[in-house]
This record gives sequence, structure tokens and C-alpha cells, in this order.
Amino acid sequence: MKKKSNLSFLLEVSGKEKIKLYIAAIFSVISSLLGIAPYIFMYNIILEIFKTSVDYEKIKSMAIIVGVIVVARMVIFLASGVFSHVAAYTILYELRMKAINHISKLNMGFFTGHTIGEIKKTINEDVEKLENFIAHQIPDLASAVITPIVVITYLLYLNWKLALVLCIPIVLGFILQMSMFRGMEGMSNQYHALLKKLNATIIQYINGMNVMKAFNLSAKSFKNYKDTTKEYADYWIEMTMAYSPKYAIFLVLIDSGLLFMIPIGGIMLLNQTINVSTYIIFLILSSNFLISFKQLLEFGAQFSLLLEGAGKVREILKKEQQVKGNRRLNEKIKGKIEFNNITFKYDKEEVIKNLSLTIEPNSIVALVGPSGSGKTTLGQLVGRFWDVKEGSITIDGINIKEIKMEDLMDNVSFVFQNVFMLHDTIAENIKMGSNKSTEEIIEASKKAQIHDFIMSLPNGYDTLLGEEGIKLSGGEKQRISIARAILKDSPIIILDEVTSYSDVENESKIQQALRTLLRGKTAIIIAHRLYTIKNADKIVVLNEGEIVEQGTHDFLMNKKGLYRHLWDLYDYEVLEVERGA
Ligand SMILES: Nc1ncnc2c1ncn2[C@@H]1O[C@H](COP(=O)(O)OP(=O)(O)OP(=O)(O)O)[C@@H](O)[C@H]1O
Repeated sequence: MKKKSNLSFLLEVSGKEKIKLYIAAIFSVISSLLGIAPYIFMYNIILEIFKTSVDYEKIKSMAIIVGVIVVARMVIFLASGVFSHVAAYTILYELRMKAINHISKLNMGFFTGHTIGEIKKTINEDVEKLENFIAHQIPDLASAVITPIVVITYLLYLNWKLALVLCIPIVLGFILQMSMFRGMEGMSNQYHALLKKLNATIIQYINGMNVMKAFNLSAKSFKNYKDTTKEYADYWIEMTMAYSPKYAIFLVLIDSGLLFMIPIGGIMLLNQTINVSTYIIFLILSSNFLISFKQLLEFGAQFSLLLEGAGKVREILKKEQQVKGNRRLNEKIKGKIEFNNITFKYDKEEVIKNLSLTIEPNSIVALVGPSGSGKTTLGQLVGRFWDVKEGSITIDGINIKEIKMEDLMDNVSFVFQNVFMLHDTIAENIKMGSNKSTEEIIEASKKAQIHDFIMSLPNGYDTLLGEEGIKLSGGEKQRISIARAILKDSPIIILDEVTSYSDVENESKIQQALRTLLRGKTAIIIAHRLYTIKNADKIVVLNEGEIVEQGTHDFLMNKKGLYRHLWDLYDYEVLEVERGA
């Protein structure tokens, strides 16, 4: 069912190109039928040569016709290729545009994590693979279907009994292949599961190489890789052993069509049920029929694989698009954020449960809680990285789903650990497409404690970042992202606090930069280091997606609940580190 819908999806996307595909398929069928014609003429020429009085004029005209057919076949084959290739590249373009258009309307959260690599692979490689299917396989498939039908119809017309003889091994082979497919389903599922495991192990082995080395786990990781590879190889052997005999019988059966034909046709010839010319035509066309038929069965086996790219694009297109807001935020907003009974889940499990929270304008709220309690998720929900299905989030009383996305982004800044750097100059990386002046960029960089570092570079603010440019340390990247946020000057800041600093100097600079950034703003700090948020206006303690406590540091310490417990753990860890040092 999946195969069929992938094909119909592809045809649906083909739009106007469909007609070109049909023309390519028709030309391919004609060219393949023309491929049979010379054999028939050759047979007639041989018959003529063996006659007592040879008609050379007839042979000459037949030879000319063969020449014309060969040239015509070439031209038609070429035309089929041109049509199918033009259609293929147009369809590939349409598919890519459809996917990109859809992606641009998805929630930002879609782009977090590993999905970026997968999207790139789908749009680049998986879609490209369809070129082969559309430009080559569709015309070939058409001729593989039509040619055997035309040939067998003609043979049935010539002598239906002998034509049925040709069908016996094919029917047997077909039954055998059906039984093979049925048995293979379970094995093929296991094979795909193993392939997935192998891919994951390879990625983990390569990506985690540095960590493995640092923890002296290389040998263990390599063993894991080796075991999975061996398991995969063993399974291949098992599958081959199970199906090779059946497949071999199937191939022999298909090829044995002629073996049935020659003796039975011979007997019929001796009985004078058929004449010699019918017998020879049968011999010539049978092999042609069998070749096309075998080609058709091979297509069947590869079909789902060939259409994989279309399936991947369909998966992207199935992702729900973001609800578009149209409300403009013209006047400067105050920055009051309210979460009203929100419940949110990524997949099945709720990670935020019926949560309500009000964040007053110009106040700093820190989110704390055990790992996985939902701190990052809550912060990201304000920027519509994902949309809540139940409840609502408002800014100054307006549901964020109603606000125009550009306006929401103008009013909310994110300072995350994972800082993305454009392959551009430092100035552009701070400006991020805005029309701020150089003076303003320098001012923001000074406040972000990164100006002196930038000035120490040979090209200052014009220094290139990225692949061919200079590389920045984690702390420097963090300060550039703070400079971006200072320059943007949005009333709301969502800050994912850094978990570790490269050195003390970096840490104190970042803390100072953050103090400047947060002055007069509404801020949500996703806190990992408790001592940095002691002075927050409100500390919200999350546990399993629910608020379990909220208040100031002193209030919560006295309450002796989860917050106090987290501090005890934190103090203990710090003490341990100091002891270690
Ligand atoms: N993109 C995602 N897709 C699916 N599940 C996710 C995704 N991001 C987070 N989760 C899950 O949601 C839950 C809350 O995660 P979240 O990152 O919000 O917690 P956190 O409190 O910020 O954790 P930490 O302190 O470790 O960063 C976790 O169970 C996590 O596994």
C-alpha cells in the first residue's frame, strides 16, 4: 500500500510534467517493440535465401526497412530519454521547492537537534535518487510491462496452444516468487532493524570518538561496532542461505520457457499442427518475451527502494505547519508573560502538565529543577519553537499564536548555549541582518565584554567567522550572542544559562555582560548553576513538568522543599569538586 501511495504522490507532484512522462513511456514501448521487428525481418530474409529462386530485390527492400527501423528506434529511444529527463529534473525541482516551502512554515523546534542533517539528506540525496527512477525506470518499466503483453498476445494469436506452453514455467515461477515474498516480509523487517542498528553504531563510533578516547572507552566502543557489523553480516548470510535456492529455481524456471517450447513445438511441427515459420517466430519471440518478463519481476523487487526519496519528502510534508499569526505589535510592549494552564508533549508523554505562571514585566524569573523537568521546553514555548495544544501563552495579554512571527521574534531574544555563527564577519554576526550602525555594534560589544577581544583580531569587526574564518571559544561565542541580544534590545529575554565556563576570566566577563543585558528586561533564565540565580525576582521550581514551588531564594530555602534539596546537592557537588582540586 505504501509503495502505491508513494507512486501516486510522485505522480501528483508531477503536475504538468506527467504528460511528458506518458510520452516518454509510450516512446519507450514503441522503441522496445521496434527492437523485435528486425528479428522478424531477419527471419524472413533467411527464409528468402533458402528459397530455390532467391528474390534479391525483396531481400534488399527488407534490409532497407530494417535499417530504417534501427534508425527510427534510435531516434524514438533518444526522444523518450529527453522527455523523461526534462520531466525528472522539473519534478525534482518541484519536490525540493514543496519540501522547502513546507519546512519554512514549521515550528522552529523542528530544526533543533539531529533533524537538520536528516532534512539536508532528504532534500539533497534522497530526492536526487528519484532522478534515476523518473528518468530511467519509468520508461523502462512501461516497456517491461507492455512488451511481454504485446508479444504474448501475438503468440496466442499465432498458436494459442504453443503460447500457453511458454506460460507454464512463468506461472510456476510466479507462484514460487509469491511464496518467497511472503516468507521474506518478516526477514526483511529484521534486516531493516539490523541496518538501522548498524548505522546508529557507526555514527556513535565516529561521532563519539573523542569522548571515547577521553574516557578510554575506545576498545569497548570498537567491540560494539565489530559485534554489530558481524551480526549484520551473519544475517545477510542466513538470508542468502534461506532464499538463494528458491531464487535459483525461480530464475531457472523463467529461463526454461525455451526448454519447454523447443521439444513441444518440435512435436507439433512433426504432427504438422504448426508450420516451420510459426515455429521459428515462436523461438525468436519467446526469448524476447522472457527477457522483458524477467526485467519486470526485478522491478517489482526494487520498487519500494526506488521510491524511497518520495516517501521521505512525504514524511516532511506530513509535519503539521505552524498556525500563522497576523497581529502586529506596533507599540512597545511591556513584556508581561502568562502561561495559562498549558499542557505540552513532544510525542506521547506530557512534559509540561497543566502549568500556570505569570511573569511580571521587568522581572527576572529563574527556572530550576532536575534534568528533564521541562525548563528548556518552557523557555522555548515562549518563542513558539513548538505550539501548545492545551492552554495558552500570552504576552501583554495577547496569545502568542495570534502575533505575527516577525513581531514576536523582534520582541523576544534567545541566548542559548548552542550559538549559531553565520559564515560572515563578526560585525554581521552581531548585526544579524538589522540596519544598526557600526557605533551601535561597538557599543553592544563593549557591553557584552567582547569588544577588546574583537579588536585584538587582525581584521577587527571584519574578521570572518566559520569554516574558512577564525574559530571562537565557547565563551567568546556566548559573548557574541549576548552582544546580538543587547543590540536587538528586545523587552523579553530567554536565557539558557551556560553549564560550564572555559575559565574564570570568561565566566566573570559573561556574568557582567548578562547583568547589562538583563537590566530593565523581562527575563526567563533556564538555570543550571544555582548560585547565579540567587537574586532572581522569582525562582520557579519545576519537577516532571509541574511547578512544585515558587518564590524568592530566601523564601524557598526556608521552605525546605525541592529547592533546598537541590542546593544541598549542589553544595555537595561543589565541595566534591573543590576536594578533587
Ligand atoms: N525535541 C524533543 N523531542 C522529544 N522530546 C524532547 C525534546 N526535547 C526535550 N524532550 C524531552 O522533554 C523532557 C523535558 O526536557 P527539557 O529539555 O525541557 O528539560 P530540562 O529541564 O531543560 O532538562 P536539562 O536541565 O537536562 O536541560 C525530557 O524528558 C526530554 O527528554
